Amino acid sequence: MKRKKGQFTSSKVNPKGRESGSASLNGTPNDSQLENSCTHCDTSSKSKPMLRNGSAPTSPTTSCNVCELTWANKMMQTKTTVHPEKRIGHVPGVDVGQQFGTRAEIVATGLHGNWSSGIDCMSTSYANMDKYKSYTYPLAVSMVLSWQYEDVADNGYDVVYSSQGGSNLKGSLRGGYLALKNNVDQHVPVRLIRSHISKERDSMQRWFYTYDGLYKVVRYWAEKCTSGFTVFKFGLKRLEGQPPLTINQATYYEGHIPKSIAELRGLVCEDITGGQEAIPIPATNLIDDPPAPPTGYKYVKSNEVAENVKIPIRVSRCGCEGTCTDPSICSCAKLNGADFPYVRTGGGRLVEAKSVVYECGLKCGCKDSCVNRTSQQGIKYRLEVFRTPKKGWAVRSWDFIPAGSFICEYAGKLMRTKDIDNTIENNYIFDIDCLQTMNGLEGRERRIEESPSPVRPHIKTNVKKLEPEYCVDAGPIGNVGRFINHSCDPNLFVQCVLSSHLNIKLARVMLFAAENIPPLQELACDYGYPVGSVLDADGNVKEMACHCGASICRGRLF
Ligand SMILES: C[S@@+](CC[C@H](N)C(=O)[O-])C[C@H]1O[C@@H](n2cnc3c(N)ncnc32)[C@H](O)[C@@H]1O
Repeated sequence: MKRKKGQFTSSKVNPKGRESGSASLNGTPNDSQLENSCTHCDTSSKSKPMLRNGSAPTSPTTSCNVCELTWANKMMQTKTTVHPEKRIGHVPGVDVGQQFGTRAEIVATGLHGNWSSGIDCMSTSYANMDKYKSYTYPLAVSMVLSWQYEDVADNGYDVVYSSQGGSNLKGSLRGGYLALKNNVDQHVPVRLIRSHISKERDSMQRWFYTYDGLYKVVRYWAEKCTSGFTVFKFGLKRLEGQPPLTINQATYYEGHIPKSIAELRGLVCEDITGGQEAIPIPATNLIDDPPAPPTGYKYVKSNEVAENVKIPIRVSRCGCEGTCTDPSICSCAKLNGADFPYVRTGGGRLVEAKSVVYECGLKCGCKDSCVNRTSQQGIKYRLEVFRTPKKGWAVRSWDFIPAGSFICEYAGKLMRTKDIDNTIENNYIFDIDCLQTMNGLEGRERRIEESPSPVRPHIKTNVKKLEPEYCVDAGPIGNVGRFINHSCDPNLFVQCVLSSHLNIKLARVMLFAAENIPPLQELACDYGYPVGSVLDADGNVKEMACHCGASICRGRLF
């Protein structure tokens, strides 16, 4: 079945993994039977329990006999826990529960008790136990929802789950499907785990799972599916009172997110900024022996201006107070085409890449916290500079970064391009190139072939027609931006920003997130070199192999 835009890509758990549909004996009941029962179970004969939210229960004492206690017992009995190093699903913003890497891990942690089946059940043996005898078994405790079957529909809150095939069902429900029917009849909800496929930059596909809360199994029916078989279908509805679903934000990361600099492996510098940035930026090196920190430059937070470069002063100002809110009044919004370039969400996010972003300037009436000063407010994510085997230093974030977020400026020495010392190789020169961005494809798109490179070594390119007048040289002095590498499938984009003056030739070079970026993923932008554009001193085309690792890597940086 085709999925609607905005939903997850379909997932393909090994079909064998869902074949049996049989109930399993998982978890032994806890002796401390609860007198209270569950609103989730919706049975009036039972007294009122506490309504849990969608996150993993921590104590069985607040849980329902059937829909919570069993699961909580399993959690307590399990001997294996997911080591943080191995925990690889992540849903930012709202904690929707445990996040897992493999089916084995969701079984190991007890969230789902059956390795081979997508439906985990309490079997008929529970009927012999006093505290569970009022139920008809099997009863489904949890189910893993994937997209291997046709005729499955899922809009997040309402799910239609289909039994597989049909020939083996012989008109009656068995195993997990019988359990789901019993859930319907007895108003017992089931835990829903969704499997997702990761969109990895290295083109490897990996699975991860999110626990998405309790769903009521509202009905079941038999239906002829598109392959001609009759299948049983189950309609599920997410119970109210749980945290909002965030599956559309589920992202994948691998590795352990450090809680503090002290626990970093290979730490070679606690803060490369020397206290200049509001958030320290540590450097780690697990590659070199002996490990060494980045050297050969001085950290500067913002541009130092060469003596022969005169920065104009902007006389125009907006008359807003506090924060600019009304684009019909704010003159800075008007410069941006009658609207603000940023939305307030998440501390300011760029709505779309633009030729130039006009922020409020020194003389504007608004405060420093105005949303139209987003890039002036500095780095807000916990960045780390780390050593790579083939690309030298690189940058990553410990935090999830939403698309459109400001990452950092590309800061160094603001100088005239003609003053670059051609006798020294310099891999840190960034041409200030608003004109190119304007003539090109609105920044977010890959730069057009014939354009000059935005970052280039200190070697002349064979493209001269748009030679920018000014550049930022982050070689001898620079900020964290100088460590950001090139990727042929970048997660950052370059945005020229003007605030204290309006000369586009001297715009500041800012880096923004082009997409939602999971923690620990290397931050990289497209340097935009047309292949063959870099020449050596003798005029021969110079080549540099690209090690970005993207599936669409062009193979060469230039
Ligand atoms: C602005 S610096 C980036 C930081 C640099 N890796 C460092 O160690 O300081 C640009 C240089 O990094 C290296 N580099 C960046 N991206 C690369 C890539 N995808 N593949 C290979 N080398 C890369 C190249 O040496 C390039 O000239």
